[in-house]
Amino acid sequence: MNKLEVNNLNLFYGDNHALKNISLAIPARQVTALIGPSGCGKSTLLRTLNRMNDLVAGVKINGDVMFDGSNIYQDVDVKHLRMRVGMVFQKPNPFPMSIYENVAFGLRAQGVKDKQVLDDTVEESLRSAALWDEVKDRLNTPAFGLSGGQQQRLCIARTIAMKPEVILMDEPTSALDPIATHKIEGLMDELRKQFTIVIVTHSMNQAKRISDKTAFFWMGELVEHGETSQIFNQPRDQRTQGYVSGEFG
Ligand SMILES: Nc1ncnc2c1ncn2[C@@H]1O[C@H](COP(=O)(O)OP(=O)(O)OP(=O)(O)O)[C@@H](O)[C@H]1O
Repeated sequence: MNKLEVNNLNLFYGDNHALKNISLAIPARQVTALIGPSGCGKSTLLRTLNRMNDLVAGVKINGDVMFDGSNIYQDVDVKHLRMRVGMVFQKPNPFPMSIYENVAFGLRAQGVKDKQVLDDTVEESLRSAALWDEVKDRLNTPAFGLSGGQQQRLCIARTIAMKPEVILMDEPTSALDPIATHKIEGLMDELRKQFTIVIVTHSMNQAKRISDKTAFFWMGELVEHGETSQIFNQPRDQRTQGYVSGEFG
C-alpha cells in the first residue's frame, strides 16, 4: 500500500523550475531514499511532502500529493498534516531546554498536562529512538549536554512523540561521525516497522544499507525509481548508472 503518492508535481522558486513533473509512489512502512547530485531537488521534494515549502516566498506548486488518499494541497489542515508527517533535519536542532522537555514539547503545545501521559510518552519515544538507556538518569539536564549523535536521536524522539505516520529525514547523519551514523542507521531499521520513512542522503552506501526503495533525481527530474537493489545493480538510465558508479556527483 502506498502511504504517499506524488502525481505530476511541479515546483517553481520564482523562475527556477526546481521539480519537473514528478510522479512517485512511497510505500507504507518502508524506507524510500532520495538520491542525486547537489541541487537536483531532493530536499525540495521532501519538503513538499509536509508542505514545508509553503513557508518559502515566491514558491509555486502544481500537481498532487496524495496522503492516504487525500490531496494535502487541497483537503488537509497543514498543522495536522505536519503532526502526521514529521521531519528530522540535517543538523540536530534540540530546543534550549531539558532532554525531557524537548520530547514533551509537542504534547504540551497540544495542551496535554497529565504527568503520567507525559512521562509515558517521553519514555516510550526515547526508547523508540534508542536513547532511553543513555539518558534515563539525566532527563532533567540540558539537551545541549548530549553528543551530536545523541542530540539527533533526541530530535527523532521528539518527532516520534507526536505519533506521526511518516518521518521525513533530510540528510540526518551528515553532521555525525561514523559511530553515531551507524546507531541512527540501526535505529531506522527498527523505525521502518512502525513508520513510513523518506530520507534524503548524499551517501550512496547509506541508501544501499538502509532503504527499500530508491529514487534518483537529476536537475529537477525524477530519472528513475524502484527497488534499491535494482537502482544500484541494474539501473535503466545512463545518468543513474553514472551517478551510482561514482562517475559524477
Ligand atoms: N528556499 C529556496 N529558495 C529559492 N530556491 C531554492 C530554495 N531551496 C532550494 N532552491 C533551489 O532549488 C533547486 C533544488 O534545490 P534542493 O535544495 O532541493 O536540491 P538538493 O538536491 O536537495 O541539493 P543538496 O543535495 O545540495 O542539498 C536548486 O536550484 C536550489 O538553488
